[in-house]
Amino acid sequence: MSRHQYVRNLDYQDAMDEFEGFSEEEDELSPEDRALMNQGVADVQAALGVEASKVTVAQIEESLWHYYYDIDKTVTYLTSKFINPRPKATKPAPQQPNGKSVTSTIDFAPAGLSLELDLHPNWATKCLGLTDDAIPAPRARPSLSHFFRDMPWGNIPKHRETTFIPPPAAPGGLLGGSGAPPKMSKLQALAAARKKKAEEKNAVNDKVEQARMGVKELSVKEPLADKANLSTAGPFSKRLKTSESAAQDRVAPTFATQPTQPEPAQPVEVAKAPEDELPLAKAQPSAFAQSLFGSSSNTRKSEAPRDELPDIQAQHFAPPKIDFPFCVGKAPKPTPTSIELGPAFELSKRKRDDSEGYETTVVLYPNLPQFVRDNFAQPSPDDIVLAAQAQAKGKAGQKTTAQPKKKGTQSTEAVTAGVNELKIDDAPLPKSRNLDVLSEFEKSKSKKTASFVVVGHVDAGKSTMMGRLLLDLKVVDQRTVDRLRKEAETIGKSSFALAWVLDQRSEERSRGVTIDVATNRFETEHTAFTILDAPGHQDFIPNMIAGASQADFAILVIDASTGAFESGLKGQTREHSLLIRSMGVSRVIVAVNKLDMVAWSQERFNEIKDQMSGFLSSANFQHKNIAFVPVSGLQGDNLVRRSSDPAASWYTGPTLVEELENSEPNARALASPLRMTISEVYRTMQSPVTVSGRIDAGSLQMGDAILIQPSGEKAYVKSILADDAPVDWAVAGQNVVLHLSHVDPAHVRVADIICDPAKPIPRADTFTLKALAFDFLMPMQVDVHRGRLHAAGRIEAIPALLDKVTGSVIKKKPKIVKPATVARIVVKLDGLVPLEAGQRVVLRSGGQTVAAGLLE
Ligand SMILES: Nc1nc2c(ncn2[C@@H]2O[C@H](COP(=O)(O)OP(=O)(O)OP(=O)(O)O)[C@@H](O)[C@H]2O)c(=O)[nH]1
Repeated sequence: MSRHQYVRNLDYQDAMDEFEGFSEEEDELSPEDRALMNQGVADVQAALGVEASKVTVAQIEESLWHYYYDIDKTVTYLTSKFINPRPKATKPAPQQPNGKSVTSTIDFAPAGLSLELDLHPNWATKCLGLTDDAIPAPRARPSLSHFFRDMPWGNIPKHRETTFIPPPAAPGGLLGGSGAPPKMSKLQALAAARKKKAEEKNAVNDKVEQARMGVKELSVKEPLADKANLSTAGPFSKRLKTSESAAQDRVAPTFATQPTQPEPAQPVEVAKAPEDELPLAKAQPSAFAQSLFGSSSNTRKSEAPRDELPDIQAQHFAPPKIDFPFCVGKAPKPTPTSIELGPAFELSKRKRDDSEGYETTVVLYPNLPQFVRDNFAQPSPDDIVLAAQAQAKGKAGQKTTAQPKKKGTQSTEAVTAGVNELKIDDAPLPKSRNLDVLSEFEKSKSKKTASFVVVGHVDAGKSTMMGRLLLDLKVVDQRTVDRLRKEAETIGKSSFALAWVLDQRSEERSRGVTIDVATNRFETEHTAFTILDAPGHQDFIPNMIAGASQADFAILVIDASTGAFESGLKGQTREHSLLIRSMGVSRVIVAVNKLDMVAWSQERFNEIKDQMSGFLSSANFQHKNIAFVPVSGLQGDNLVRRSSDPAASWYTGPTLVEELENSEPNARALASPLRMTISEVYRTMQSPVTVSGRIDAGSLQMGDAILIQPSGEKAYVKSILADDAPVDWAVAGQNVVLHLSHVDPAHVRVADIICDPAKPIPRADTFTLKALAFDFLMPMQVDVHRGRLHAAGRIEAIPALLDKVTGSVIKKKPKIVKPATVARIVVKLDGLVPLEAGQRVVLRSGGQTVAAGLLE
């Protein structure tokens, strides 16, 4: 045996074990291994010749293990290590070429800082440009300030240095304050005076116009009620003073019948208090502060007792002029309605204008505590609307909240009971018809359902073939395809028109590759099929895994054109075949495509058939479960109809659709607890939480309570769609859309599992997998893929190597697993994931599939 053969046949597992000294069978080399080792030792000794005596057999054997029996490497190693060991080079202390070390001091003059640097000589030479001679003597501490002397930040003259002047504290503030205007510079004062002048000019005209518009829209229900009320004396006069001064600078909606003139000196009948009693000395609280805390105490002092205030709720003034100085937010839109002021607001100023009748200015001061109380004593606008709606519906007797509630009647118990009744979703629970779904299913005699995934190397023609199939089966019409062809032509991809029937994303169309699994449906006489068109590009293998996890069987598309089959076999033809098998797909139809490009060569077809049969058998597909069909997806030959091309007459077998019909879907776990993997979550008119996916096991019906894992949230099935039609129930194997209720969308994600609340799927962060290795496996980081779920994890342990066929343990605790072998591995995830025995899982690492298998 040559060394190469020797290395190729090497058992990596054993090699790793023994090299690392971990193997329990360390000293028990098999007779075959011992013979190989002896042979290796002899080879090495022969290569070393007379020098062989300088190394022991043990050293040779150890080196051979280390270098995987590579004789050349072993000899090189032994020679350099034991026979002619190189004298150990003593590392000279880092030194300056001229033996000097450089210490430099950088002075930051303005800051008065000095930074001392111990520079490596190379730095001094290369970066600072110091010549060997220029490098100062040790500890010379040369100043580097000269180096920065022309830097503006290094030499700012004192008189140009910036002095930080803190900004003056803002006067007033949110909650009021001194009230004094902010200090202004002369320039600011000048600018402000000019601005004010200009604004005053404009504002007069604007206000007049605004007021006119407002008054036009206002309609007054009743004439002025009681004029005497308008001349309310006493407390209002004080308010008037303060409010007037405050209002002058305020831009507040004002409704007036006359162009606004500077108001004449107040003929206010109500102002009786002496000037010195006016609360002007103290700053007026800001509007915001008043809103929060009510009127300031000095203002309150001047107010009349609440009881004395006139009830202005029922009063209407014509034409009213209302000033809302404390309105925050939108100004009230003038509407043709009466203006009602609740007692929460206090009337502060009224004015009589004889020329225009009564003109009233009302300044509103919210008296917050009272305001709050009274707000709850009166029906809210919502209450009023609800009451009106109820009335309109003729529900006169119905109790509405529009009735004024008596103060203090809301007992603590009532509030508590109300809070207890609060639910996220107050809608009634969906009603269940409590059907016996399994017997309904048996009675239904509906067509059998089957899902198949279309896999294969990139550009093998998967989407084109499915597009053609749908066209020939009249699921899509010719006009649609013609439109797609036109669109494809505009971007120079006319050959992809049929593929666009499935590839509907703009990115897929512009790039000419499938990115995510596309689904579509068609029916034959006996079966309702769901197509899962998977992407072929290796970057999108996780999406292909998601598609394969929902499939009963697969169509493996192979590009028969010259060279394409061969490169596919090294690429995704191989990877997809292994993946689908590991995902539990046992039936595969191999569509040998693009035969039109090789003139329907029977020879080429047979060549591909032979190679693929061997490969698929080695991938554990049974011979009876493999079928081959020569097709042209582009032209539709042998898909739905037999090829009319005379060159293809040699094929007389079934078409692709006939082969699909001959395929039996997997047995459905109808009686098992409900399991449905969510493929999509979205919002619809029917429900804010609509999910789609395939029922993996069990059944469900409308009104069912379900549990969503891993969130553990409960939800209800409001309605079900199967094949876009509403149904009362659905069973395993069906692809359905569920409208859910009583669940927050935040708790529902793609790849979650819907399950029976009585028999929920457990959540786990560690699982044991019986895996087929695609690559070398050892304790390492991996991405775990289960359907659409991706989770980060790590291979924690490899308890055993297993026999591929029987599953019995061949070897315990291997340190490494070779490709194409089966092992039991323990994987630890970073978080909790719904997992249970029987699920199919794929492990990937560094963008490559490294293993796939079944949870134990
Ligand atoms: N001549 C010929 N060309 C074909 C046939 N089938 C597909 N093609 C061409 O092959 C190219 C790729 O076709 P797609 O259907 O996009 O291939 P795909 O396998 O779906 O590609 P991905 O999903 O991105 O991996 C397109 O230009 C098709 O027109 C065929 O039977 N004959």
